[in-house]
Amino acid sequence: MGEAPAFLVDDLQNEPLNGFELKNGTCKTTTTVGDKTYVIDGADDGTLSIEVQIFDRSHGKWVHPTVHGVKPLSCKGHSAVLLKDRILILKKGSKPDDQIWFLEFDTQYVRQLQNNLGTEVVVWSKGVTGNAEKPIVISGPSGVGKGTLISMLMKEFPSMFGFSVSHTTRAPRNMEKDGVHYHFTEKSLMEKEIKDGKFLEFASVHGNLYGTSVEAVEVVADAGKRCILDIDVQGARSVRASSLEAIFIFICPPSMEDLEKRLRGRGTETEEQVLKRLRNAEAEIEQGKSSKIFDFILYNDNLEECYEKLKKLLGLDDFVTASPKSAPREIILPMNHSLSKIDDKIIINCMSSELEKESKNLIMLDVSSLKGGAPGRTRGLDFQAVSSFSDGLTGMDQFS
Ligand SMILES: Nc1ncnc2c1ncn2[C@@H]1O[C@H](COP(=O)(O)OP(=O)(O)OP(=O)(O)O)[C@@H](O)[C@H]1O
Ligand SMILES: Nc1nc2c(ncn2[C@@H]2O[C@H](COP(=O)(O)O)[C@@H](O)[C@H]2O)c(=O)[nH]1
Repeated sequence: MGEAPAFLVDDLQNEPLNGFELKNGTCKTTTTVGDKTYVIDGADDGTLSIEVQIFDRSHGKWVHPTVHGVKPLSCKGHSAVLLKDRILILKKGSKPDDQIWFLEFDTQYVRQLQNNLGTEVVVWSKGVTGNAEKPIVISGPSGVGKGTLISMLMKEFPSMFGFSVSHTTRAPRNMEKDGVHYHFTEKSLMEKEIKDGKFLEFASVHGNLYGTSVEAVEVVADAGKRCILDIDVQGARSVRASSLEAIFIFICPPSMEDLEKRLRGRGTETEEQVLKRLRNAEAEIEQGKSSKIFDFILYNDNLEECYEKLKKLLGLDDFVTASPKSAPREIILPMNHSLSKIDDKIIINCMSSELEKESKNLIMLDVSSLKGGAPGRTRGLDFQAVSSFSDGLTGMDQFS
């Protein structure tokens, strides 16, 4: 997005109305919060994604924010509504799973990034209807059996869980496949991608770089599955500090001797690596047990018993069949709509066509139960449709 033209700056100095598409055919909306006006440019003019600039009205200056999260693709137009700490973007003429986005500018996650980076930060997240189950973060020392437990879970409930495929700079083991067990990558490339904001978390573990990309979590959510992350304690701490709401489980070995036996028994590490992993394990176990990161600690002594406990805490112990949940009904927002906001309800006034202005449909978007999901997802949207406004309010349809 290039520098904005002078007429736009004049408009912005005069405190533009929130959420309105500017009348110069540029697909830009402006949303003002205090001294800052967020100019969101969705133009479908060759730029691939919706871009953001901030106009600082107190200094009369443009600010180019650091943008995290996957950006929404550009579209034929959009509407913007200011919520407390984020801007709701409704893309016009987009597919149902691509029409609701949030630009976070003052969430806890954004403030944390701003502190770390010392720059203005905004974060994109995609709006998801309903209350999808929280992702599961599983941590524990190397060799404790995290991967074994996760494999058991995914084998028994294939349609329910999806694995977050991490990036790593370590070399693949014999049976490991790129893109399945890990995305094997190079240090310089991964460092660049971390700088570009592609990672939800990353850490140096046992001498190599590991990280969870935003995309790795999104792919699982897009498939309608509950995401499982197998990450070390540092990674779990970063995810805990982000606004991705997850369940955190720490897997503990019965003893250091058992851990050593398992690690050696697996036969995948050199002697030097085994010793390094065992040294690191002591600190990890101490942190896992004492820190406030984890919601549950499970001892993996007998594998079957530990697996049953894991299923129990995930509410799967008396699960008969892993039937997929019914998918939310889809709503397509028409190109031609107007918006109003009453408390936590966004009223989308849809006009089916220019000729049928009188037969309006109302869609109500309830944002009262938005849950953290950044970067990547903001869950908890709830749609209600009123089928025919012209006929009076004829009953509500739930769409979440
Ligand atoms: N309860 C158990 N009792 C005995 N052996 C076990 C138990 N759980 C797992 N194992 C074995 O321990 C070895 C290590 O398990 P696994 O690879 O799942 O560990 P991990 O925690 O995923 O390790 P890493 O963090 O290095 O990926 C495997 O050979 C596995 O079969
Ligand atoms: N912080 C992160 N830690 C990760 C990630 N993926 C894996 N891991 C952890 O690394 C160690 C070693 O794994 P290994 O496959 O080399 O044995 C283990 O504790 C994993 O949990 C990640 O994306 N981020």
